[in-house]
Amino acid sequence: MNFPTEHFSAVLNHLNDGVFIANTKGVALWVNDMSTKQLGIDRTGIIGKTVEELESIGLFTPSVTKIVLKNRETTTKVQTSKGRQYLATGLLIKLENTEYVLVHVKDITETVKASFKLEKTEALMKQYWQQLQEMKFTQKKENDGKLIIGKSKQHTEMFELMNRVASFDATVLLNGETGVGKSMIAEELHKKSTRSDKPFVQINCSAIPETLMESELFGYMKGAFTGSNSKGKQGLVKKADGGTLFLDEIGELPLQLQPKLLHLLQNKSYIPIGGTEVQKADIRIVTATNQNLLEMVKQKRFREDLYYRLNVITITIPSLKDRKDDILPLLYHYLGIFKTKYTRDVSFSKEAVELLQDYDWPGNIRELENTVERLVITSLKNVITLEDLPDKILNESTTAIDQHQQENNLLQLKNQSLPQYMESIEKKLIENALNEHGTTRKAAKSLGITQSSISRRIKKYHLNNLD
Ligand SMILES: Nc1ncnc2c1ncn2[C@@H]1O[C@H](COP(=O)(O)OP(=O)(O)OP(=O)(O)O)[C@@H](O)[C@H]1O
Repeated sequence: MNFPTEHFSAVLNHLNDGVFIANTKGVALWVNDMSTKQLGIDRTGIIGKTVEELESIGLFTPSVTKIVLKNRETTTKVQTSKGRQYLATGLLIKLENTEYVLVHVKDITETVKASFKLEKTEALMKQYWQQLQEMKFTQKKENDGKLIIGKSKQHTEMFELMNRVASFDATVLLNGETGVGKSMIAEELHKKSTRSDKPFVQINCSAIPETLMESELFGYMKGAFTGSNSKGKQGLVKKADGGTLFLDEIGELPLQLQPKLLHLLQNKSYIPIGGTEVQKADIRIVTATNQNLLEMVKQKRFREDLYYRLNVITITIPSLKDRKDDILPLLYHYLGIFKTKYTRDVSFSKEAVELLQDYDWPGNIRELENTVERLVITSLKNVITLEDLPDKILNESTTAIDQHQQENNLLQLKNQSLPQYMESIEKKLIENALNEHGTTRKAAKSLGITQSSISRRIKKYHLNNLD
């Protein structure tokens, strides 16, 4: 039983892929139905045309037939035609001593789209994962109780530097006014370092009497001196082993102790008081100061060699007055904390916020934090208004309070009768114009009234006649 030859073309017309047959001169001889659909043109526009002609009218590019004829080998190319993409495979076939080029064209537009979609989905998943990590990290910080707030350029730059140096074991010196967050950043440096699972030990050099400082830092052996603990005492250097030792207010470290700290930094070792054996110390040292250490070096109040050892990396934490953009987020951050702590439902009035933003905060974030705490506790109503603010903030303010006073003045005027109110406005306008222009003629002109008219009013309101 034979399959009728004439049925072959009908079968090829049922294919979902295009079939394109050309002779060795590149002239199109036969195409199936799908090929006409793919090219968007009927057979009469294809048959008898060379592939160059078809290519030149933009039916496809590049022509696989041309490449097959040139290289005489099977070739596969991605073609584009009418905004869709095709995978075209061309090959030479020989039938009864005549060569033809047969091109099989598969529409891959949807496959490509799907793979793009997959790529996009993968990118999105990556993005979501990162967001999730960030959220987890924020959550962790919140659980730790302290969130580092700041969105200003100055804060961000400082924070980025801190992130960059955190993983290096270098000594870091934190510089900044009191209350800017030096201790907070020191702890963050530790949390982001490779030592994070080891202790973070902090000591404020100004808070410990000079005589006790050495034993606090380095500890002592039993019986080291009269009155000492009979078992001896472990120093903070030992307690910080493997972790970070943060020396706050390093400028206050007694001069006679500075060589011992220098030795510790250089040799990673020390000898406790009354001891004979050298102890190893695997610690990273972070220090902080609000003093000008270089100036102290010049005045011989701080050792120069120690200064350079401590100052390998300096991170300067900007004062709040130099990063005003952080005030608002900090205000609301601490408002939220103290509202919860004292179970008080209070908010800031617009004027109070303006004034708080205007203020210079010499005590920086510590002062802001304390101020918000006091306001939450002491405000009589649910809204913190100008009246609630401390005098030093009210006195320093410029813009917001002036505006508030103007509003108050207006309110006072509103308690007068209409003629009285109009007269006081008239008087004020004339006064301003006289002050600004210096002569009644010019003042009258600026107000759009005659000179005799302004003179009459000057007399009426007992104003100083400048002429
Ligand atoms: N960026 C910040 N976001 C939120 N709170 C902050 C920030 N910086 C500092 N604080 C808070 O301000 C207070 C003072 O910070 P910190 O003690 O770290 O300042 P300091 O510079 O070490 O001060 P000092 O020089 O007096 O030792 C702390 O309660 C701290 O939690």
